[in-house]
Amino acid sequence: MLLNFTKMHGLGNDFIMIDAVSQNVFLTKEQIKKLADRNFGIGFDQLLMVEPPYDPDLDFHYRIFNADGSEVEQCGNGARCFAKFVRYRGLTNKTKINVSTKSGKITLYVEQDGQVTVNMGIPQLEPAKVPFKAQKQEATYIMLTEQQTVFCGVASMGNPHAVLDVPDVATADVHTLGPQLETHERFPEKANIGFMEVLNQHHIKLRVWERGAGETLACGTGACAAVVVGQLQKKLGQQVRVDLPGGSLQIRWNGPGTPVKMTGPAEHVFDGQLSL
Ligand SMILES: N[C@H](CCC[C@H](N)C(=O)O)C(=O)O
Repeated sequence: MLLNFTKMHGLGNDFIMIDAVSQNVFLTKEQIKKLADRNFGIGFDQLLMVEPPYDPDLDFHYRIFNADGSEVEQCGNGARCFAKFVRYRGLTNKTKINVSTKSGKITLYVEQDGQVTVNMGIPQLEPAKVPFKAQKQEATYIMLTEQQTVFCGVASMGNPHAVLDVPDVATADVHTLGPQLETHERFPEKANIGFMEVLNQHHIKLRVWERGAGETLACGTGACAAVVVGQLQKKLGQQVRVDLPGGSLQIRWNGPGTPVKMTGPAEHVFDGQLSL
């Protein structure tokens, strides 16, 4: 069976996009993991499967799978690539697209300049809804070992995030602390771990160790979660430029109970065919 796919990226966070509207597709977790492999497969951080809508008010549904084959609730860079992909494939000519994912409904806007703005919905701030097993309400922290206590903020953008403040992202211990916190028992669904350097109230640098994918060049939901946590810590304003290793996103949030808006690019790389 031949399967058409498209390789895309959002600031270097790279995806395989699969049109499961005009193709009949079923991939096992093992097949996804193999396709994700950058030596034995195509290579990607996440695979997005675009399906017909579950709800007549929506245009599409899409499913998100990490490189480890796990299916997840939301993907910010993937959302922008989704919007460009469905227009590129001729599945729609809309510039305002309503879609559902495992975490719910979001609305995307393809701008004149080719960038995409996504209404990422209202972040969940209650630890139990992230989910995170908080031990004390006044401080969200995680005891890693007897010697080391790591302090962080937590938020859900549909998917779970922890955000640590660091003095310098370049020297942050992303590849040690990232996997330790990703799989820490206090995160029953695991978590994406952001390392945030606040430059000023409208500008941060961020690196993200992603659940199920490791450190990526950019993480859209991670950028949203970092701005949310930074605002709650009174360190950030309502409009923030987030510089990730792969490039910059514009994030806007007006505070608890309001949605997070994200604007950034989404690029087509190549089309391919898979024989399964
Ligand atoms: N690794 C994430 C999914 C992809 C998120 C990221 N690529 C983004 O742009 O938001 C998770 O397991 O929740």
